[in-house]
Amino acid sequence: MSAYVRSATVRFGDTVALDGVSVNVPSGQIVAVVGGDGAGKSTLLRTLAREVALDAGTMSAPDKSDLGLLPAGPGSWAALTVRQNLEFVAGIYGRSGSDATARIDEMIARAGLTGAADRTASALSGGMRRKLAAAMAMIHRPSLLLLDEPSTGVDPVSRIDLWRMISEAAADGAAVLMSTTYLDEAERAGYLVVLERGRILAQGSYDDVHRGFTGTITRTADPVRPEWSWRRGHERHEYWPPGATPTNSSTVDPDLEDIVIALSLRRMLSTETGVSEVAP
Ligand SMILES: Nc1ncnc2c1ncn2[C@@H]1O[C@H](COP(=O)(O)OP(=O)(O)OP(=O)(O)O)[C@@H](O)[C@H]1O
Repeated sequence: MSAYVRSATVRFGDTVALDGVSVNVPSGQIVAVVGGDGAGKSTLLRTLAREVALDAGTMSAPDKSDLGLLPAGPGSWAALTVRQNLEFVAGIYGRSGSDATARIDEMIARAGLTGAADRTASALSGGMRRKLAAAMAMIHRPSLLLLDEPSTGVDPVSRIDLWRMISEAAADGAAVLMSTTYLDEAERAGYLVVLERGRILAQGSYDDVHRGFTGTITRTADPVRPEWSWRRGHERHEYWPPGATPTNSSTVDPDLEDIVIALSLRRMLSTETGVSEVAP
């Protein structure tokens, strides 16, 4: 079963956390939502999890018994062992007996936690704990999986385990919506949603987002317009709007990080402070 929000708006007092957002999450697909702090990523996930109500727009999602949520917090009980955490969640979903035990063993193995099954969650590393939380969200094979920054604080090796778990859930038919701040990782998702202060700046496959990006990015030690530049490694990248002729150094093929930063700057500087996008 797929899930969607259409023209979704969510307000918290004066803050518009989602502002007319439309996103489809088809079954079998991994949709990655990216964006900076406060972009609205958690609110989008929590809306589909029915934890946050829409102020306007519509949504469709399976009911709570058929969705799995990995929240932004720890996502497991510190005093319970890995196995007890999984048994507890399986019990909440009415799973027991040998099928449940087999599923728990399977998820412990998929999470690379076989050797840690009897350790309390409090004794796990941050990355192991995140994998446990992901396994807990998936234990009942939900048709919608909502993962809020599953890989934050997870080392590169454990991130491979996590991605395998997420890919397997999608291959089993789950619709997966995950948020991430790791843009290199987001490029691996089949579909991307770039959020910035509650609005969608771009969405589509990585190729769509890349192709749809208009403007030029240059690599420079000395940006002509510093407010339109950002640090990348030892150098700076600078954004030039469509039609502008960059007056400094070489053009780069933008990656997702460049595109997200350029789109965010474009929105922030041109729509909110009135700074002209037009190059000198
Ligand atoms: N319960 C709440 N009460 C008041 N404001 C909230 C609440 N939840 C979110 N917000 C505000 O809504 C906006 C979007 O927050 P959200 O947590 O969805 O962003 P995010 O992209 O997940 O950011 P982060 O990565 O920092 O968690 C922010 O300005 C945030 O302060």
